[in-house]
Amino acid sequence: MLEALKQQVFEQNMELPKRGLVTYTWGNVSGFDNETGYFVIKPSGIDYDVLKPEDMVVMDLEGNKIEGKYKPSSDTPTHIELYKAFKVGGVVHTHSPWATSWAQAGRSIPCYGTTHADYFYGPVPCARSLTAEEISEAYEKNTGLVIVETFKDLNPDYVQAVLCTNHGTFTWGKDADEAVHNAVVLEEVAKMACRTEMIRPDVKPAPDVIKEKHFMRKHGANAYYGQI
Ligand SMILES: O=C(CO)[C@@H](O)[C@@H](O)COP(=O)(O)O
Repeated sequence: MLEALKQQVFEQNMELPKRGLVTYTWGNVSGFDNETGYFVIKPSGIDYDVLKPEDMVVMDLEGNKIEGKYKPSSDTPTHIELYKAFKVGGVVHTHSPWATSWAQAGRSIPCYGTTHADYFYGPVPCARSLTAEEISEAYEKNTGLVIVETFKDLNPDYVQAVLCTNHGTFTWGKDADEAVHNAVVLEEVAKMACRTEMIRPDVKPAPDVIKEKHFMRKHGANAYYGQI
């Protein structure tokens, strides 16, 4: 079942090593099907070199495996919490090196320019550390819950990315393609922000008017960027 979605999720998983966002098996992509309420996700620990569309695993939002010969990604409970809370169509997890460096430092990525503001309406937040109990029990589900907690005053449609302290990144979007696109952008923005602070340690975030103009010209009700 869901053969077209399996193909799409497979192709988007393959984008991660192609774009330099994962080393070995350090990441995964999933995509949601609105008709069935199921989602398709990469199997855990299967190398990208041997991954096939038919290896994708079909899951429901209760964490039951619907179809697939492999165990799903170990991050499946995190994907589930993001699907439930944000109602998105695709989720990506990576340990992409520049963004993960910010995550390991426990720092949100400030908006330093229009590249960032074109995609993310304000800083990309860094979620708080999980407590020892949250790590010991239901770690991956708690990772999702802490991301959701991070967005209690943020619109997940306006900032489709998060850093997890001591861990890595999650991005999302209307489908798996957009979630991967956001993961690629996040990595570039993280790299530029790091270099910006190296060149000028006392640099300030871009003015709010830049954030407003650049995000809304691509995403707002009056968006005009491209062939709209
Ligand atoms: O975050 C981690 C490891 O720190 C995992 O998400 C990553 O290795 C991918 O795991 P899966 O192979 O998808 O189970």
